[in-house]
Amino acid sequence: MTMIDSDRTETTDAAPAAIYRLHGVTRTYKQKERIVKALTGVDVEIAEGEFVTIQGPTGGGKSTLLQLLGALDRPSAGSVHLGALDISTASNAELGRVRATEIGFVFQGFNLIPTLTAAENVDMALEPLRLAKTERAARVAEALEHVGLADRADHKPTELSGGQQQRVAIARAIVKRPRVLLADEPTGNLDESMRDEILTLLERLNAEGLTLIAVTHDSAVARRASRRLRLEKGTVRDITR
Ligand SMILES: Nc1ncnc2c1ncn2[C@@H]1O[C@H](COP(=O)(O)OP(=O)(O)OP(=O)(O)O)[C@@H](O)[C@H]1O
Repeated sequence: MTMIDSDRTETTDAAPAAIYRLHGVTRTYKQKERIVKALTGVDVEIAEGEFVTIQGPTGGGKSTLLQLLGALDRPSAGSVHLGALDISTASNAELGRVRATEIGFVFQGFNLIPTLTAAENVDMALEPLRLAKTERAARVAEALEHVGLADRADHKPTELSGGQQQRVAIARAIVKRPRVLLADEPTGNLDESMRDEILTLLERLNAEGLTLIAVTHDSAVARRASRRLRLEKGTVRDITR
């Protein structure tokens, strides 16, 4: 079983297509009277199927970059292409559509709704897709099975371990069959054994073709990546060895 929709790959060439192309990306914020440059002239391409980590000191621009990749924000200058879509000029409706269909998000704090079961949490991500009820239920069951939690579908988050909660969050992210999974410190709240469990799952999804981009302070995560980027003072360096 695969959760990844490989039909969406844009070329049939042997070299993987770029999923993201960032050119001259600058993002400034206004802090009272001060202008803060969170990103300055970032040029980077990420190929379909890569596992990329983004490391760097606090305030270096990692969250800002992740928000641009996630179509949650637009750059102040430059372009951010996700496939054919330029996020810098796309309408709010287009950004909403791309977030709902093509981008899965995973966060450090899991961000599950405590009053809902695992299945209901996963189902939330399908809300915007307007699928038939039976298709929706099948997709939720498939996603939970894919992360090894078929037997926990009716459990609330408080009845699950941290690692299991993060697996529910990953099921919620992949149930829409996204092109890319963006993760913000996915192992940040987990002890070592749960961290390994989540890393193994993320690696498996990546091996199935899902592009994976993770902001992390955890060198164990970065060691598993195919490409490592470092963001410092708003500029990106490739530190893959
Ligand atoms: N909404 C905002 N308004 C004003 N300034 C912001 C905003 N978001 C980020 N910044 C500033 O932009 C810079 C980059 O912040 P960003 O959060 O992207 O860094 P980071 O690398 O993710 O840091 P951390 O590791 O602490 O999360 C910082 O100087 C920060 O203060």
